[in-house]
Amino acid sequence: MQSATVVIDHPLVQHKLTVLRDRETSTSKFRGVLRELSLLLAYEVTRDLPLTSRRIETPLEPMDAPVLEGKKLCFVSVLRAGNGLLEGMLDLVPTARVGHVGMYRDPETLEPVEYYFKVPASLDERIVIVVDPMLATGHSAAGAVDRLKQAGARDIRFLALLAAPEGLRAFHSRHPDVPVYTAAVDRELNEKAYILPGLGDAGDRMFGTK
Ligand SMILES: O=P(O)(O)OC[C@H]1O[C@H](OP(=O)(O)OP(=O)(O)O)[C@H](O)[C@@H]1O
Ligand SMILES: O=c1cc[nH]c(=O)[nH]1
Ligand SMILES: [Mg+2]
Repeated sequence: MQSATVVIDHPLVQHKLTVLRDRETSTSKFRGVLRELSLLLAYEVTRDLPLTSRRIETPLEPMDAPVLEGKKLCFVSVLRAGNGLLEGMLDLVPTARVGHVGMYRDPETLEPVEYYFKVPASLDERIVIVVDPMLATGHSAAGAVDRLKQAGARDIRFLALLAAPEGLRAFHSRHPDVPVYTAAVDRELNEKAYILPGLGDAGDRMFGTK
């Protein structure tokens, strides 16, 4: 099966990512720019959605016009930082269904701890786009995708703002069928498994905790 990382190198994406990385960026600015950025990322991650056609009438004549095929998309936010990406995605696709996977990374073991799971019905018939700004060791991403597959999801893509090479390797080896879309693949993880150069702790930066 395919194992792909797609880097979204659009200049607007890269510029806004720099604003987020900058330690001087305030919490409110971080949230605002992340929302703008997630709209652009959503545009790229949905670029190859399948289309079908529907018969309509323009004011001048009938036509077979393109419309999205299949059931409504499902976005899944990996709480809590995933919510920062989710809002902009919903601006672009307001009809999407939304699932939530509550998960935090244990700072000692670096393993994800799940505390919540709620997803829409018929996951097997939907394209599922999982969103979490950070893919560091990849354990949280892989754990969230494990759970979604158990719940029936078959056609999954993962959207992360930033990813580390180690985490991508780990994720792709567990889920070779799930492409990862990201704005940047950074250099490495530090001794606490934070992404370098990164942007710090995404949840803390967007919610002003810590
Ligand atoms: O790839 P990993 O090494 O698993 O790390 C990435 C995870 O860490 C962050 O969440 P965090 O645990 O800080 O939870 P939060 O979103 O509640 O802040 C991030 O949003 C990912 O979910
Ligand atoms: O760099 C990192 C790694 C994990 N989680 C974050 O929020 N940032
Ligand atoms: Mg956090």
